Amino acid sequence: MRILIVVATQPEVEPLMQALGMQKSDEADNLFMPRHTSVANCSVLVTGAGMVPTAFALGRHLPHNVYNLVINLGIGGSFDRNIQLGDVVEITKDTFAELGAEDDTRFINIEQLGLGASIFNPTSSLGHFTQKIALPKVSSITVNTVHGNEGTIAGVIDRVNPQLESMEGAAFFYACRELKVPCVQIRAVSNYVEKRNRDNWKIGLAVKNLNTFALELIRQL
Ligand SMILES: O=C(O)c1cccc(C(=O)CC[C@H]2O[C@@H](n3cnc4c(=O)[nH]cnc43)[C@H](O)[C@@H]2O)c1
Repeated sequence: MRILIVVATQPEVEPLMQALGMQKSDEADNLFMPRHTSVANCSVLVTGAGMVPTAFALGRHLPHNVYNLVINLGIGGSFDRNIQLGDVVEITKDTFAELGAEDDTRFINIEQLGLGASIFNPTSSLGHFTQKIALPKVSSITVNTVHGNEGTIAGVIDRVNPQLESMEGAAFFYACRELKVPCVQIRAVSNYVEKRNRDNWKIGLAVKNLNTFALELIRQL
């Protein structure tokens, strides 16, 4: 089974890359493969943070490579206080929350404008590949600007009511759908979406839990 892990930044999957003995591939600077192919049939594509780098990296890589499953791994912020910092979740719906137009104080989404779609789903699911490990299924939004203001946070909750946010998820789903590749998105919660306070972020915990889960998943597949 050929697996591609897609990640915004290398530190988010560094423990997994160490455990699988990954090294830079000859093919591209942002692609990593196990030094010994017997370890796992799994590559890592580091895209850079944000939706444009993610879509571009996937649009360049996927047409020339065949995978049975493409997994977006990353950390994210939670709007939902029932989700604990460090929890690992499966994203089953992701929305480009800023895609649209302002009409004074009213937001008109891209569907209402008749110019396209803002909501995307994974082309596969964890449950399709394994019954042995399951995660809570949550909805997310994808943003260019990480929320850190109480007014804009209240606004997006009122409009979209998301549980999580990231800077890549919906672009990942979009690219995989367009290129007809089975995909899932797994995130670990590093912070709550609130008035910005980096001291409250638990990036280390989120990265540890994300990588523990990902290694177990790769062993199951
Ligand atoms: O500073 C570090 O040590 C460090 C280690 C690993 C990753 C980072 C990042 O900055 C990752 C950026 C990545 O995180 C996602 N993210 C995390 N929280 C949020 C949020 O509240 N809203 C939106 N995105 C979030 C995002 O997908 C970034 O690409 C730092």
